[in-house]
Parts: sequence; C-alpha cells; structure tokens
Amino acid sequence: MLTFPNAKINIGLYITEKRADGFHNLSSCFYPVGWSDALEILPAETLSFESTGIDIPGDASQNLCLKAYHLLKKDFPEIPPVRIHLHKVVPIGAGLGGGSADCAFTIKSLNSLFNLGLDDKAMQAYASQLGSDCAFFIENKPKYCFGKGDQFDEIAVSLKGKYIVLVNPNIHISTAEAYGSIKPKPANVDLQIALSQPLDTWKDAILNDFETSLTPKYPVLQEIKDTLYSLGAEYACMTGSGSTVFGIFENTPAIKQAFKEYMVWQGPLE
Ligand SMILES: C[C@](O)(CO)[C@H](O)COP(=O)(O)OP(=O)(O)OC[C@H]1O[C@@H](n2ccc(N)nc2=O)[C@H](O)[C@@H]1O
Ligand SMILES: Nc1ncnc2c1ncn2[C@@H]1O[C@H](COP(=O)(O)OP(=O)(O)OP(=O)(O)O)[C@@H](O)[C@H]1O
Repeated sequence: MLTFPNAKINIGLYITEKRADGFHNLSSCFYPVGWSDALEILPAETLSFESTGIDIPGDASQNLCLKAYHLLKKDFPEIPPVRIHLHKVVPIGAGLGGGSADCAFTIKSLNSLFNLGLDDKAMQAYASQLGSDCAFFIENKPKYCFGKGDQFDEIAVSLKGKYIVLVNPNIHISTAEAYGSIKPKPANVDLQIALSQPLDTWKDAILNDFETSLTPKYPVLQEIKDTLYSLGAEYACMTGSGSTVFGIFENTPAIKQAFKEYMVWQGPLE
C-alpha cells in the first residue's frame, strides 16, 4: 500500500501551561498542507525498514514507522512481517510534523492492509502514545487542538482556494529544546473566534509563541516572514516549534528568486 503522509501547519500556537507530566498544554489550529513524504508498506517474509530521500537523524530502529508497527503488533499478533519504504521529503525538525504524519499513516495503512477494524478514535489512541502531534494525522482535517496537541474540536475555518508557500531555512530546531526555552502563559486571544474573522485581520491577532521566543536567536525567521508579506501574503507566521515559515496568498505568488537558498514548497490549500 502506497500513501503520502503530508505535513501540517499551526495557525496560531499558544503554549498555555506546563503540565505535571512535563509536557505543555497548548491552543492551536492544525491545518494539513500538501508537502508530503511517500510511504510504501507491503507484506514480506521478514520485517524491514529503509528510507531514501532526506537523511533522518538517529537509528533507523527508532523510526516512528517501526514504532507504530511494533505498537500495533503487540495487540494484533496476527499482523505479518512487512517491508516499509519511507521516501523522506518533508524537512525534519521543521515544525511540520513530518515524523508524526509517517507514524499516523503507518497505523492507517496497517489497519487497512490487515483489516484490523480500528476506527479513527482507536487509531488516535495508538498514535498519541507515540507523539503529541501524531493523532491529528489520523483524520487529517483542519482542527482546533488543545491539551498536548492530541485533543480536538471542530473549527469553522476554510482556506480552500487559497495558496500556501512554505519556506524552510535549513535550520533544525529540536521540539524538546524549543519547549524547554518557552515561558507558558494563558493565551491573550480566543483563537477559535480570531480564526472565524476575515483573513486580513489575522496578521496582528494570531501569533505563535515559539516564533516570539526563537526570532531573537534566528533573525532569518523574521526576514522570511517580511519577504512573504512583501510578496503579498495575507498572513505569514512560523509553524510549530520552527523553523518553517509559511505565507497564505490569494493567488500563486512569484517567489522563485526570493528564497533561492532555502527549501520551498508551494501549492493550493484544501
Ligand atoms: C510544536 C508542535 O509541533 C505543535 O504542533 C508539537 O507540540 C510537537 O509535537 P511532537 O513533535 O509530536 O512532540 P513529542 O514528540 O510528543 O514531544 C517532543 C518533546 O516536546 C515537548 N513537548 C511536546 C508536546 C507538548 N504538548 N509539550 C511538550 O512539552 C516534550 O519535551 C517532548 O519530550
Ligand atoms: N519518520 C520520521 N521522520 C522524521 N523524523 C523521525 C522519523 N522517525 C523518527 N524520527 C526522529 O524524530 C526527530 C525529529 O523530530 P521533531 O519532532 O524534531 O521533527 P519533525 O517530526 O520533523 O516535526 P516537528 O518539528 O513538527 O515536531 C528526528 O531527529 C528523528 O530522530
């Protein structure tokens, strides 16, 4: 089975409090975008994992695809060995949730391939054991997210027909480190209400707390954001714990010269 685990952006991200388990509660809108890996899972004689494309730091045995396989195999011993091939395209440590998407799509593929009968809720419960962002990619639809990022509410926001540009300045920001250097505080805006307002009001109203904390160390984040606005973005912001910055446009912008030295993806929003 071949799938294309896609990235997400955070539209607004408020880190509101530190929890007793060491994690943080947040308030955010998660929105799927088209920048994707390719993931093939096939029944095989023995279990194997290989990746091509962007190098994934760390040992392959720790890959979230394999972790997802082992987690399901514990409860469903009938799952046979599989061959997993991940072609990595989405930048890593980039705030795009790429590894989390690979994890969730592995769970969805195994569920379909081997008729495990898991519904979305059950798959979300497995996914959230492997990472805070993972459960979102089971339904993979725009959501208001809270808790660790693994609880969801419906949200009245649609950017269908708009156009997104994602710019990654080749800086790897570790999620754990980014959380380590943030001071949680209650959000000074009701994100669900702010998102229901017209797009041209978002610029001054909807923020990412990580952008505020990381920009002094990485001024390039502000430079990219300013460039996106100068190219006509209606809204621009960093996603997740960085380092990718996105711009939302009414129409396809001419960006080729602007970000020559960076990894860039552009396409329509669904
Ligand atoms: C920044 C976001 O991308 C926003 O969507 C996510 O919160 C990150 O989620 P993720 O990559 O799935 O993170 P995890 O793999 O669960 O956790 C990595 C590390 O980030 C920190 N972490 C993560 C999520 C959270 N709500 N609070 C945290 O403090 C913890 O130190 C944890 O050890
Ligand atoms: N399939 C995978 N893709 C990417 N990273 C993976 C994967 N499986 C395990 N990892 C590990 O996760 C680490 C990256 O996690 P990190 O949370 O920083 O980035 P991310 O998954 O790209 O998304 P985000 O920055 O949005 O959280 C890598 O250093 C790697 O060791």
